Amino acid sequence: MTPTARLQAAIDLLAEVLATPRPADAVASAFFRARRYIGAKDRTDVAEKVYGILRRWARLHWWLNRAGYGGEGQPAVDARALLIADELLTRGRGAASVAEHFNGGKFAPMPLEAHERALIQELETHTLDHPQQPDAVRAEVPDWAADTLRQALGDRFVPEMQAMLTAAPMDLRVNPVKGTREQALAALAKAGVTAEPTRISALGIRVRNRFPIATLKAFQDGLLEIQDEGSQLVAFATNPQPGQQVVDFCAGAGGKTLAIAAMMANKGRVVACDVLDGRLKRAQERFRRAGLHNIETRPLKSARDPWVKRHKGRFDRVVVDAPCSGTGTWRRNPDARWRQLGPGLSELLPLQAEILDSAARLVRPGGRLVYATCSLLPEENQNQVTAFLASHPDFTLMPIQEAWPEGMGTPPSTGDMLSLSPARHDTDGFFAAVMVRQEAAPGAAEGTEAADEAVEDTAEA
Ligand SMILES: C[S@@+](CC[C@H](N)C(=O)[O-])C[C@H]1O[C@@H](n2cnc3c(N)ncnc32)[C@H](O)[C@@H]1O
Repeated sequence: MTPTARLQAAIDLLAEVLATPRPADAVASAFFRARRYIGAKDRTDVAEKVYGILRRWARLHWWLNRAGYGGEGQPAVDARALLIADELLTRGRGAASVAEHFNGGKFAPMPLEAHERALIQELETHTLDHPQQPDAVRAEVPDWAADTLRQALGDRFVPEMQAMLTAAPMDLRVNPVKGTREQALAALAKAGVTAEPTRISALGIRVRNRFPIATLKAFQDGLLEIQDEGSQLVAFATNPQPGQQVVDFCAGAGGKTLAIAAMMANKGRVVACDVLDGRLKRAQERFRRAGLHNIETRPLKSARDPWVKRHKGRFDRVVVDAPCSGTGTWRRNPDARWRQLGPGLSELLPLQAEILDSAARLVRPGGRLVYATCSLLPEENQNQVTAFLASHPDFTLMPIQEAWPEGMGTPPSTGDMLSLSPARHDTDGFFAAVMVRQEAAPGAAEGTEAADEAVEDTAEA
């Protein structure tokens, strides 16, 4: 592809991302699947242009607004305007070079309109960052999350948000049912993949060069899974034992279920639940590939599905990897901060509390409840745990160091709860807290159960 054709392909892809209410990575996969003629190098270049723009979104919009775009009666901030601004402000292209590509030729962008020519003149001598940009713009944080993140992170606000702007690494987890990390590293080296052990996870591998991992035999044979190091550590916090009964209440496509079932060495039972049956079906394929036979799937109608009531107090471990704002995954999904594709905080906070409250009933006395999110927001994390503990006196917080499995290294020191972030741990942002259900006195247990039944009967009515 010529540079001009790549530019047009990037405009097409970005326009499709802007017009489609789906995550950018799903739109990009479909885009390239429908254009198999675009070779690997061109695909990388086009995707990098578009992802770069998603990472520089607030600053590019700041410049475009200043140049008279996006207001009432003004030209819209569309894919062409964003590409033009990015070429000039970030990639240091001169006005003449940018204008040259917009020539209306075969596979080239249409010729520039008058307002686009004016935009090029206006931006020509500038670069992306400007001292007048507010810090939320400089740090690429949307208004809805800026205040709470600033408050929660204090001095770390800008460095954490800047770390969120870097591209996420590709992490793999070794499946101990199939082999060791040494064997996996050797298989990767043989295939020409540059990789090294992760810093914290004892089962993790960080890949340093771009590689289609799914084409590797070690992946197809189930020795390797793609999983961020932070997500691996959340699974470790569960510390499941072989032979135990475990529920992964929000299993989704099974990322943590796989790690948990493998830590149990295929012994015992893991029930993977979710309200989205399609996700569980996709997870089943992964379970098969990993050679795990100790997992069953259980679609739920809602958090208060009658299955929960029927299985009260039966499980050693219950994991609630709750639906959340996903603020911890912004470096992996840079568009997520700007395009609210799922429910907002006003819906998520009560849903998280409800899921936690309902799933807690499954925990046996002496068993553990693990609450996790991929969020950096205290409302979704520490505050949910504090509120839960206040209304469930039969549960107490177990310090993460105490909950950690032997032989799996030590958890990063972030207090009693696990709180991972890109700037401090070079993982995605993850949170996990472990709570233990006390071996309650019979009278107290009856009281709690009666209260549970009352809540449940009201919810089911
Ligand atoms: C953060 S994702 C889970 C990711 C998954 N554990 C992993 O490691 O790959 C949250 C999941 O919660 C599910 N969910 C949403 N509402 C739920 C509910 N009321 N009960 C159970 N699961 C729910 C969503 O469908 C979604 O798959």
